Amino acid sequence: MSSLKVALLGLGTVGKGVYESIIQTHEKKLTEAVGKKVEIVGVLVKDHQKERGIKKDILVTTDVNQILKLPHVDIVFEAIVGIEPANTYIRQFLEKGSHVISANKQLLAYKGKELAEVANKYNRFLTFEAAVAGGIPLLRTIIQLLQVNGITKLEGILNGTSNYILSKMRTEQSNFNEVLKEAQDLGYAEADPSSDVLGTDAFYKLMILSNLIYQKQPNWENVNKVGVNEVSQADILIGERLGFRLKLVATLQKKEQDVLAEVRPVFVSNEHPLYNVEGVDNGIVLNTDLVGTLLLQGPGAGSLATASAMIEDLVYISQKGTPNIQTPRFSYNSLVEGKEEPSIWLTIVELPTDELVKEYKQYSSINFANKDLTAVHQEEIKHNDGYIIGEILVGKSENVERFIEELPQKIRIYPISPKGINIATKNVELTRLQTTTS
Ligand SMILES: NC(=O)C1=CN([C@@H]2O[C@H](COP(=O)(O)OP(=O)(O)OC[C@H]3O[C@@H](n4cnc5c(N)ncnc54)[C@H](OP(=O)(O)O)[C@@H]3O)[C@@H](O)[C@H]2O)C=CC1
Ligand SMILES: N[C@@H](CC=O)C(=O)O
Repeated sequence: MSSLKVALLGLGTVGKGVYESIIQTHEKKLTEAVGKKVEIVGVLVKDHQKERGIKKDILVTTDVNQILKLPHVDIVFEAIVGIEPANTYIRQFLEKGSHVISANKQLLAYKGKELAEVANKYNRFLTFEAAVAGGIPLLRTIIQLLQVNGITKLEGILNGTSNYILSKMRTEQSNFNEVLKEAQDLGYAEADPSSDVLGTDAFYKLMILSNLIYQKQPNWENVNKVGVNEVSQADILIGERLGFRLKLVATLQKKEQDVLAEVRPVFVSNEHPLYNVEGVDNGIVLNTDLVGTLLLQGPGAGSLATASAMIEDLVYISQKGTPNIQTPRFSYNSLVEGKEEPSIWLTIVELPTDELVKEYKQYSSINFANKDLTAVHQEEIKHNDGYIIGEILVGKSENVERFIEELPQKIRIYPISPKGINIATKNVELTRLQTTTS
């Protein structure tokens, strides 16, 4: 029986998961699905000294030319880090006639369109299900199963590490840096974890989705990108009191000819589909004009979850044979705008003394009125020898920004997702305001 020959570029968290799935855990099923044995013929790494525990007959090298020189490689898995040399390698393998499966979101956010053109030119597949939302079958759902549905808005938790951190800070009152270290040990975080906690990783994924859904990206400089690095235990505590959970939410929406995108921590209530997306899970809410609202949820990072997406790409490519590059995604051209939603905010300030609490309250209530903001609800907690005050405000974002600038205290501000805002007891007033502003 002939075999399907594959090479792995990178044998870290992701590459190892792919290796083990092919060689060990899913060998039999994969052979059945593909119709022949999948044979790993080469592995590219950076450091030749590391002990890999790889089968002796597989070429392991630090020189990509050794793999390029192999007589035939059907499919290449790219799971290295950063734009270069991955970009060059992918081009070389596509030109040589290999299909490519990549998990590299940074590269795909920057160069995805160009690389897709190279793949089209050589009539090869370039697939990257693993690059967005780890193991969740999201991209092919959008490409294949939502062809006629116009996507009016996408809201997603797209970074497993941040979600893991926020979940643990809430459920176990864990310290930010300790949970980040855990996420690194579990293989969730990037080689440079600042990309996870500053929102950059979620941003790259959002830009890939923008290319896919709207066939263009917004100007990167216009995208507001805030990570979870400044979130404090106090924010999570106030949110919980009010029935909200803090999530790093990436949003994508079309407005006239523009694509609006944002990544930032947002409070969601228990009626929001992302409320129960916890731990390393990602969740993507797709609002569409035909099926309605969909939630896709599952593991967003880690060795096996990511390997799963790459292995399923392999099966897809091998079953499909050649790409049908002439078929566009139909709904590219049938974009529908989502409706504008009211701006509701939660401001949080930490104050050490009774005196400062009093001062803040006087100052802020005058300022709310001046800045055309309505304070709907105030929550005050005595905590760790001080006070935390949370205010739910309704008003335009520029007014909120002006308000914060003028306050003497350091204040943190988060949007509250208007979806499902009418949480039980305290927010009768808020519901009324929501109805009048929308
Ligand atoms: N971890 C995850 O959950 C997910 C990661 N990704 C993406 O997958 C890719 C890989 O991530 P991950 O496995 O976590 O990263 P790791 O750091 O664990 O592994 C990277 C691998 O790539 C190799 N490598 C790095 N640079 C080069 C180079 N210049 N030439 C040859 N080999 C190189 C390393 O070699 P050596 O072993 O010698 O150091 C290592 O084997 C990244 O793009 C990441 O963003 C995507 C989805 C999920
Ligand atoms: N570091 C990423 C890995 C998957 O893309 C994450 O935490 O989501």
